[in-house]
Parts: sequence; C-alpha cells; structure tokens
Amino acid sequence: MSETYSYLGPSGTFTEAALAQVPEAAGKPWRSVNNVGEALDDVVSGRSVAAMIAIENSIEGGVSATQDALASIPNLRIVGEYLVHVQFVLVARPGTRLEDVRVVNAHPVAYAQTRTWLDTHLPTHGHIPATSNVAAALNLFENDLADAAVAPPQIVQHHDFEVLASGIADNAHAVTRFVLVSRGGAMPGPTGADKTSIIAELPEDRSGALLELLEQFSTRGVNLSLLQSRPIGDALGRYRFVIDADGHITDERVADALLGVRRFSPKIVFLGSYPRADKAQVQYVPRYDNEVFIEARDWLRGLITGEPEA
Ligand SMILES: O=C(O)C(=O)C[C@]1(C(=O)O)C=C[C@@H](O)C=C1
Repeated sequence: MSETYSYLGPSGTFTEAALAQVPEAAGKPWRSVNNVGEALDDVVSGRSVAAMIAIENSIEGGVSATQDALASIPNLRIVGEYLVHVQFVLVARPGTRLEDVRVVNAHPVAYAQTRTWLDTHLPTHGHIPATSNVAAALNLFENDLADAAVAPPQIVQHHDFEVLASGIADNAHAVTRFVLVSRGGAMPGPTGADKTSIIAELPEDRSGALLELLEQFSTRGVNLSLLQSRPIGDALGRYRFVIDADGHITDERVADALLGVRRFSPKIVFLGSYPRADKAQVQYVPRYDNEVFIEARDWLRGLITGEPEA
C-alpha cells in the first residue's frame, strides 16, 4: 500500500506547511500536485495514502474547489484538520520597481486576501491566476506574462527575488484551514475535541427546509461551526450545505442528529469525524450527554419488550 502524501506544490506552499504538521507523514514520500482534483485523484486511485488540501480561509471563506470536489467524489474521509497562519509578500524579478508592475500572478485565494493592498498600490493592475502561491512566484523566472507575484514570505530564503512589498495581506492574522483527506473506512477515534463534517441537500420546494435541517442539530444540543451553501450546479437556486458540527459520530447526540438529517435530506455525504486543530474540548449541556441518550433508548426497548418499569 502507498505511503505517499499528496499536497499542492511546489515545495514552499502553505499546504506543505500544513502537511509538515502531520506526524505520520514525517519521513514518508510527499508528492507535489497542481490542484485539488489531482490531489484527491491520488487518494482515490491509491497512488497516495492521503492528501492535504485547503478548505477554508478566514478572509476568503470556503475554498469552493475543495468543497465541490468533496461533495461529488464518493468514499473520501477527512481524517485531520490543520491551521496555518498565512502572510504574503509581493515579489518580482531582480531589478523590478513597484511602478513597473502591470500584471500580478497570484493564486485566486491569495489574490482575494491581498486585494485591498493591490487595489490601493497598483490600481490598474491585471491579474493572472496561478496554481499555487509558490508557482506564482516561480512563473516569473519561466516567462514574462506577469511582472510580480503574490507569494509566501519564506520564498526569498530559497530564490533570488526582489521584494517589492511585505505584509500585503488585508488582514495580518489570516488563517487557512487545511484538511487531510484519506479513503473511506479510515476514521480517527473520538478525543472529546472533534468535528464532524457533512454535505447535505434539502428536500425541494418545502418551506422551512433549511430550518428543519438546522433543527436536527439544535434539538440534540450540537453546535455548528460552519454552515455554507454551494450551488449544486444543475439549476439556478439549488444549493447543498456544507456543515461542520462539534463532536464525533460516536457521540450519541451527533449520531442522533445525523440520523435525523439522513431521514430528511435527499442526499447526505458524510465527510468524516476527526480531531479539531485547536484541540478545544466540545462544550454541551448535560442533558445531551451520551448516558441520557442510552438511558432513553433502554427505556424504549424495555417498553417494547415488556420489561417491568424500574
Ligand atoms: O498552499 C498554498 O500555498 C496555496 O497556494 C494554496 C492556498 C489555497 O489553496 O487556498 C492556501 C493558502 C492560502 O490561503 C492561499 C492559497
């Protein structure tokens, strides 16, 4: 079985920094890929044991390519979550001045996080998208399609770039959330500080369907940390919902909520239960404790089997 880990390269990306946080990946082969689809294809085909992919940025929101791929490729599991503080510099070929810059090469998510700075300092610039932040910078040495690139600050440690500006991110505290994705079957055990991710569709033409979806969680005391709609893509006005819920599928309240969603949603994709990156213990009120669900089930079973009530 493959021991390779796939990540968005080339070496030096934030995705690589996220993979460096995975103890099991240390000393194993790492494969640099060009996009999320290629990374997930490595996992599906068995070429890699897992892939690290960006799923959300604190400024730009959900990475739609990732969310859509996870919604449509069956049998994948998120097995871990990792956070990376992202910062950006504007680099160029040696000798370039800021006033020479007409076209900027940048990964779309990085571009969205540096827009205010770029619009202020280069109000007439054009933008060419790159496959990653590091690729954006290295492209400057490959061709002259762009004059500058948005790149991670560490890039200058390995390459001879002119740094035109530092700290160009719109928010100095931006964080990108990454997930490690493996094939179905893999599931880390509960730690008390877990997250469960699903993608669910709503029954069509039913008023209050979104409220009904949310009620499945609220009536079991399950907090949601992410709720995002993505177009299904087959018609205008049709959406699926990407949901992160606090807790592990083996927590009774989470399992019960998922059963509720399953009964009501025409399509639900279970993406996995995995430890939270921030290791924050899940908070819930005692009436949603495992024991309360178990006691209620035992009571019901007793009623059905005719056991005398205690
Ligand atoms: O990993 C990288 O460095 C990337 O270029 C990718 C990526 C992304 O896919 O969202 C990762 C983090 C940054 O927020 C911007 C871009």
